[in-house]
Amino acid sequence: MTKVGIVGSTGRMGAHLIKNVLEEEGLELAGLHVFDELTVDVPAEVLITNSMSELLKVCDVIIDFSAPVATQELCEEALKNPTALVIATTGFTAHQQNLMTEAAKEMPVLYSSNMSAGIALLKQLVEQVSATLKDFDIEIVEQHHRHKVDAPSGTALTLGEFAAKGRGLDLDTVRVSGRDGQIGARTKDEIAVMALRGGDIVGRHTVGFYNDGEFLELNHTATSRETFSKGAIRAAKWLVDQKSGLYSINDCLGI
Ligand SMILES: NC(=O)C1=CN([C@@H]2O[C@H](COP(=O)(O)OP(=O)(O)OC[C@H]3O[C@@H](n4cnc5c(N)ncnc54)[C@H](OP(=O)(O)O)[C@@H]3O)[C@@H](O)[C@H]2O)C=CC1
Ligand SMILES: O=C(O)C1=N[C@H](C(=O)O)C[C@H](O)C1
Repeated sequence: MTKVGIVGSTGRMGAHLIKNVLEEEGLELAGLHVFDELTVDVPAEVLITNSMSELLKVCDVIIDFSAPVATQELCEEALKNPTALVIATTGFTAHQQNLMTEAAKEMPVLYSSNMSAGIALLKQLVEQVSATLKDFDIEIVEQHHRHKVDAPSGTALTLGEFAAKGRGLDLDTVRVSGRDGQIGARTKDEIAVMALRGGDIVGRHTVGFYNDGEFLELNHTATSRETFSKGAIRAAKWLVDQKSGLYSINDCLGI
């Protein structure tokens, strides 16, 4: 049995993960990191703790859907007690991202801003289309529920990175995050990444390629959070058998 710990267990994703881990064959729910208070029932033997180090002691793999500061603490503590980490949180600073890279030198770490199989494939398609339709303008729009705190979504930024990569560009230098007022005409290389928020939208990403006379839009819509929790569980089962390194969901899916 693989012992699983969850960071962010009281969140929207945490609720699905607890249920899905308890249902999954070959996995044992060993511990939950709880920042405040747990409101769902779990078996008595599950460790419930606000200490990352205590959680790490009882787990073979940790799945993290939380907040950047919590993931930072997780990586810092995991460097003292290396454990496989599946990281799904988004909205990291450069420092927090570097910390994840450092952790991956000591343990297997799988980081993906989106745990769905559809987005794993879409990243590759976006890079291919970007490289092939070189004259087309690229624009990215994401839509999420009203509670999401980071923008644009981690997935939209990842898709932007793949789009930029297809053209040999760096997203940080070509990204536009808003347009308002007399801003002038669109420049050739810019890639806008725009965020819309409302209602209960689980996650919707559209990468558009626009030219004179035609346009192509690639869209992915997640209709259930179980897509992400089950994707993360598949990743955890795969990751426990890997050596130290930084992996993505594409490595786990073999695509
Ligand atoms: N990669 C993917 O496929 C996906 C990634 N995500 C990402 O996962 C993250 C969580 O999403 P979601 O569940 O909707 O968010 P929620 O806000 O519902 O949950 C966040 C969780 O993190 C906990 N938390 C917040 N701050 C801290 C802290 N300082 N220390 C410890 N725990 C903390 C919260 O605890 P408390 O309740 O006590 O505040 C809560 O359990 C987001 O970054 C989101 O973008 C979401 C879906 C898919
Ligand atoms: O916060 C969410 O809900 C989601 N976050 C991820 C992101 O920021 O890309 C993935 C998914 O779209 C849902």
